[in-house]
Amino acid sequence: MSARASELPAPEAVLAERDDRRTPAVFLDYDGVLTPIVDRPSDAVMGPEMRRIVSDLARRTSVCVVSGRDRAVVTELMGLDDLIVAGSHGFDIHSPSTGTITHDASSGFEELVEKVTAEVTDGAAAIEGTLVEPKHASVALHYRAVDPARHGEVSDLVDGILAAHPGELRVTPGKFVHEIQPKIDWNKGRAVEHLLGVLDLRGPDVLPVYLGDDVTDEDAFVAPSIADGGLGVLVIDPADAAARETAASAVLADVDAVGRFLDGLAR
Ligand SMILES: O=P(O)(O)OC[C@H]1O[C@H](O[C@H]2O[C@H](CO)[C@@H](O)[C@H](O)[C@H]2O)[C@H](O)[C@@H](O)[C@@H]1O
Repeated sequence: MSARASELPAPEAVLAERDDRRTPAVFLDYDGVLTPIVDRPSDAVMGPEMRRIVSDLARRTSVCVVSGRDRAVVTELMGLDDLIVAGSHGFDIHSPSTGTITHDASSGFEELVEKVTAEVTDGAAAIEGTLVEPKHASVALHYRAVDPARHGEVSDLVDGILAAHPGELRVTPGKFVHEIQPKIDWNKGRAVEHLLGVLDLRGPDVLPVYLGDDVTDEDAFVAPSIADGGLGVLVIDPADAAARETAASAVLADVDAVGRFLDGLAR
């Protein structure tokens, strides 16, 4: 079910209203949730206070990070290496205690991603301000620093690459980024459902919670465990909330509000 973000309550209010005493299993998106959005992806380093909050929460309950970033990159930006991380939009899942967590879409796309990454890199070289971010299972073409008059060229490049690989790729829009991925039935929502099963977190005493800010996070908000009895939390600037339809059931305004919410969870 979809709602206007500006009409959604805070997650603390949702849990109080439900009188929900279940133990949360927490799934966290990274950019825009654990760190504010910044101009350069490499500058989005998690701050010490959020690091403390996430570490403390992980001592109290299950915490997994589900990011569009490459797994190694998000792990380094967090400065935490003891969390389960599903990188590359949930394709690449790793647990510090058990190693790689495989799933239906774990492999088979490497050659395609390598080829497409090279094509994106070649094409982007002609458009000033673009930034190509290669990942394990996708490639991100950032255009935040591109002159708006040239945004059409960026879209044309993406369309051309899609046309050169009929039926093989999909593109997900993000915040000044085109995420080009293999067209496989896998996403952040599938990753959340998979992790709940693998980690034995299904049951009447568990409250699955997902926090995210971007378009790709909507796949997690509609995942059955989050949408039906769980809690999906959209992080969005109140100034943008009236224009955003979402499947989340609660909202937080920014990274500081995320910190306060996580700090109060599972106590
Ligand atoms: O799923 P996430 O962990 O939220 O990652 C989504 C994408 O985040 C990054 O890009 C976005 O954040 C950057 C830093 O704030 C910003 O400069 C960029 O414009 C945003 O699109 C990351 O670089 C991507 O790989 C992620 O897919």
